[in-house]
Amino acid sequence: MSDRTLQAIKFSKENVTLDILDQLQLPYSTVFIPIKSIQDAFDAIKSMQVRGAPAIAIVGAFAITVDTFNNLKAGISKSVSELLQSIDYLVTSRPTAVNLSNACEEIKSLINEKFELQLIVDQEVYEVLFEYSVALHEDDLANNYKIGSNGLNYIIETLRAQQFTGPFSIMTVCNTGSLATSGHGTALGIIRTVHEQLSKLKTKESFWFETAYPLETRPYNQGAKLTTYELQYENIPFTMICDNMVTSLISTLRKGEKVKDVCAPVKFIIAGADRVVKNGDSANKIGTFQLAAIANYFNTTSASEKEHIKFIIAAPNTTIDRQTPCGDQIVIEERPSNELTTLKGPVLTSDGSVGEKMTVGVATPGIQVWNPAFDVAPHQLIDCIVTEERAIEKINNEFTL
Ligand SMILES: CSC[C@H]1O[C@H](OP(=O)(O)O)[C@H](O)[C@@H]1O
Repeated sequence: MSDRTLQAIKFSKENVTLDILDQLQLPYSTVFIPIKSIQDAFDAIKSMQVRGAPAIAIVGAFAITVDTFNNLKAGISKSVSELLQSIDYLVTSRPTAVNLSNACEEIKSLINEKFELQLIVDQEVYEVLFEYSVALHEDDLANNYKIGSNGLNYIIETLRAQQFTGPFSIMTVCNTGSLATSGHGTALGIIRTVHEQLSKLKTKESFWFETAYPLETRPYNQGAKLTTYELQYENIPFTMICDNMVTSLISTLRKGEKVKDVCAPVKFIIAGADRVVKNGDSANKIGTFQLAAIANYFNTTSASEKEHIKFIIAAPNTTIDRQTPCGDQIVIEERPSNELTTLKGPVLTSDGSVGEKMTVGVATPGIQVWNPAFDVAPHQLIDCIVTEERAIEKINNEFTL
C-alpha cells in the first residue's frame, strides 16, 4: 500500500472525467475506477464502492455532469425530461442519506428554472451541471474544516466547564473521514482537528487528547477497514474495538484501569449522520443509537459531571432534512443478507503480501438475517449537533435546526 491516498473522489475539470477510489478493496488495495455515466454512479453507490453521505452526493452530481458531457461529445441527443428521469433513478441507489436527494433536487430545480421551455440538453445545461458539482465538492471540503473547528471549540468549552484535567479519548463509529466526504471528514474531521490542536505536546489546556477508539462497525466494517486506515495514515493514535466492547471499554477506563497501557476516559462519542431531521433525530450507521443510549446510561450512573460523556453528531447542512419532522419517518435502507453471513477480502499471506480475493462464510448457510444499514438516534440522547455553522445544543431538551 505504498501509494496510499485518502482522496475518495477524483474529478478532472480539464478532461471532465470522474474516478472513485473503490472502497470495497481498501485497505489492501488502492484501485480507482472510472465513472462515465449516471448508471456507473448508481452501481458504485449501490454496491458501496463509494459510500458516505456527502461522498455519495458529490459522486452523484459529478456523474450527472460527466454523463451529460459524454453524451454531448458523442453527439447523443438527450431530452431534458430524460435527464430529469435519470436523476430521479440515481436517487434510488441509497434512500437513507439525504445528501444525494438534496443535491439531485437542487440540480433538477436549476434545470427547471433555467431551461423551463427547453426540450434538449445542450452545452448550457452541461455548464450549469459542471458549476454546481464543482461547487458542491469544494464547499464540502471547506465545511468539513469548519465542522472540525466548531467541534474542537465545543470540546474545549465542555472540558473547561467540567474542570476536567488529564488525558481523554474519543470514540467514533463507521467511517466519516476523507473516504466519506471530499476530505478531512465530519466526525473523523473533528478527531483530526482535535489531534492537531489538543494532543499532549500542543495543548495549552489542562487536558489533552490521548487516543481514539474507532468501532469495527459490522457488518460492512467501515471502521475496521476505512477509519483505521485513515487514522494510521496520519499517525493519529487509536485502538480499534468491536461493536460489542463499548460498555466494557468505558467502564474499564472509568475505573482508572488501563487499556493497552493507556488510561484516558472516553469523554466524547462522535458520530456522523446520513440524515438529521427537524427535531434533531439523526439517522446514522447501525449501532449509533446504541452508542447514544450507552453514553446516557453512564451519565446517569456517574459520580460527577467530570465523568460525563457527550454524544455528538457531526454533519454539514447538506445532511440536514428540515422537511421531515422526526426520525420515525426516515426510510432505513436494508442491505443484502450476505453482507452479514459472509466476509469478502483478499488472502493475506504469511509474508504480509495481498493474495487473491475470496469470500468466506461467517454464519450458518441459508439462515434468515436482518441487515438494516442505519438506525436513528433520538434527539433526547444527543448532546450536540456540530455543523459548519455552529455547535448546536438543545434548549429545553429540544433542537432548533
Ligand atoms: C460523513 S459520512 C456519513 C455517514 O455515512 C456512512 O454510511 P455508509 O458507510 O453506509 O455510506 C455512515 O453512516 C456515516 O456516519
